Amino acid sequence: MTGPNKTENADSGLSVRNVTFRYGAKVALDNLSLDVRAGAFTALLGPNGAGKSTLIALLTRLLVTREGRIVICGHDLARTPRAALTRLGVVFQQPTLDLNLSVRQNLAYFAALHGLSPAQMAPRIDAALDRLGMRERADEKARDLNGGHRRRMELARALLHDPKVLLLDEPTVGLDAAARRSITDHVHDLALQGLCVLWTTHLTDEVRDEDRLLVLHRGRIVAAGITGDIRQGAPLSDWFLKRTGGAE
Ligand SMILES: Nc1ncnc2c1ncn2[C@@H]1O[C@H](COP(=O)(O)OP(=O)(O)OP(=O)(O)O)[C@@H](O)[C@H]1O
Repeated sequence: MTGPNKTENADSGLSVRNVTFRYGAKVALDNLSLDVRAGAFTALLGPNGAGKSTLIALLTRLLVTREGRIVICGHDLARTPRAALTRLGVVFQQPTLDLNLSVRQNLAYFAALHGLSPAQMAPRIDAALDRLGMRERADEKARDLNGGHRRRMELARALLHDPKVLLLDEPTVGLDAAARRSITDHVHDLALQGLCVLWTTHLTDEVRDEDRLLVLHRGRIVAAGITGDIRQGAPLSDWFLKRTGGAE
């Protein structure tokens, strides 16, 4: 699925080619190539320090590099950043909500940033809240929501502008088991509905056998394919520990 030379998903997914990124002398991503398809849940699994957040930062242009190429839905991120970035929805590792605003106000603020008028945003906000089972919480302040509902709200917000590619950087950090399960299920459903999903994690229990799996270790992809095929009958956690040593 993720052979570095395949370009079949160029217009609907995400393609990374030969990307290298350094923090000073430290190489965080080393000639990285990968593809993420539409209609699939792709897990980017890597231990702490593997380079997951660095990749998300490059995909969202928080960081830039001259080495390599990133294409989002057929748009080159370096040459046509605006066209590329409007197709992205992002849930960052650190929560970015205004806790003093209601759920609906948080979403409206973000919709306005995307240029939606009040008339356009109202139905989209309702649809996004419905999709995440959050409609009845719309007028509560973000501060009063538990961690799981705050994350759901961030997910609803990331979907407001109808992105084609959804990036989630370790989105379950700090959540209890039930909330983790719920958000993982929701995002799998979104992939089934046609979205291109890239989910980064270091937790093997968030990855399902039918998911596409990219294993990142020390800035390189060390395995890529369907999870069930990769683990070959062994528990994924055992396979992963053996392959990566469980640490950087
Ligand atoms: N600002 C920085 N300056 C120097 N080195 C950095 C910086 N940020 C990250 N690194 C290093 O780059 C490598 C990749 O880090 P990155 O945060 O992308 O990994 P990660 O897979 O997201 O890890 P985690 O799961 O801990 O968030 C690590 O070796 C890290 O120590």
